[in-house]
Amino acid sequence: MVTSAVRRFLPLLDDVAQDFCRSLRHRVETEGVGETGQRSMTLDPSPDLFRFALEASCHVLYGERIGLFSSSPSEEAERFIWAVERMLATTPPLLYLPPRLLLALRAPLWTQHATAWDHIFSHAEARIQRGYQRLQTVVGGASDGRFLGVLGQLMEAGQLSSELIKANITELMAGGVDTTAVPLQFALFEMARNPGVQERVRAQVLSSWQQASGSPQKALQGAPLLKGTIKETLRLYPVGITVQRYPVRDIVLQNYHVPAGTLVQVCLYPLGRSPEVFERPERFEPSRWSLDAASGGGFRSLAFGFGSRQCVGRRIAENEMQLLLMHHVLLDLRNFRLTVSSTEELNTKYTLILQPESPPRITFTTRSL
Ligand code: HEM
Repeated sequence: MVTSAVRRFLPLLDDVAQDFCRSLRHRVETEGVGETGQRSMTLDPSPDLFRFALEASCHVLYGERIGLFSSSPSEEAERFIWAVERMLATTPPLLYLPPRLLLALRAPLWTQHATAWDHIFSHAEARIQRGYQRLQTVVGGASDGRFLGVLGQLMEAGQLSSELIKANITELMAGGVDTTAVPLQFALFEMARNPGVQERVRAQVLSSWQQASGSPQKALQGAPLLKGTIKETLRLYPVGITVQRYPVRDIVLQNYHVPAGTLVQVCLYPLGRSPEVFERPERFEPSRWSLDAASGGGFRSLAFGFGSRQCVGRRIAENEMQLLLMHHVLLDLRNFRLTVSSTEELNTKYTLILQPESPPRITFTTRSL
């Protein structure tokens, strides 16, 4: 995804990140314990992060907010969140069972999965119809430079049929929710158990923000430790634990002859934790990536894959996660300090994506600067 595209969708992500932080701060201030100005609340942030990722994806893809942070989201928004949750929860077991058998048995798992997808597709369909109407209402049928979301952009370009647009948008929607929500859990946990890192990142973000004249893009550019935090999180907790390829011709890899068509997997989890590749791999150290960039870096960061098949949502995901951390943890006059009661390693499990065995509970404390 090119820089001009990032510039266009960044404000949409920024809106959602700011709203999310406002709503969490309000919750900590009203439901938390402690004195005014230093209220704190301990919670499992995973359901909130899931809603954040869904709201952010919808805003970038459809150019519309769906209102998931409201205290009373619309019935449509609730049904949509149910459908996305069900679709994600029913996918892993279905990967190991033959679809024809499930279909013949009318297995409840299959029915739920299909119902969830039907709902997600009709949600996309409704947005596409609205998108066409919106495009017709703007001058001459063109958006006049305004960004109407990825959907609006695809419709405006007029190169794909509406069926293909629906399929692509829905694929992006499905691929972009828990893939960002879960690393955010890990990132908050690592920041919380590494207060020194948290302070260093915070100091850099504050100074970058002061020079950015309110531009989120400039603020991110001036705070490489934020990007380092995301890279470091994905080094230790890669969402997909392998990247796979089938070579189209015979190749030799480290003296092994690999015939064309053989499944070759790069195992990201052991790669990220190997002392042969990363110095002191057990340490959560975002600054290691600044040094890495200076030395060329090579293929050490492969969480989004590589080449022409690398993750198409990479720039959305990276910016979405950085903006959340920037607003959530680091900015605002009364920002949050994050802590955890135990600094023990998190156990993880792999079900389609790598996630914590049980989500970490994090203490959010508001503080004055
Ligand atoms: C931290 C977040 C994410 C990670 C770590 C991640 C990781 C990956 C990886 C490893 C691949 C395979 C790449 C390869 O084989 O070289 C992939 C593909 C893909 N991702 Fe992501 N992803 C993330 C977020 C997203 C988001 C936000 C979206 C949508 C907006 C998305 C949509 C896709 C799609 C559609 C593909 C298939 C691309 C293709 O086959 O050409 N991903 N992702």
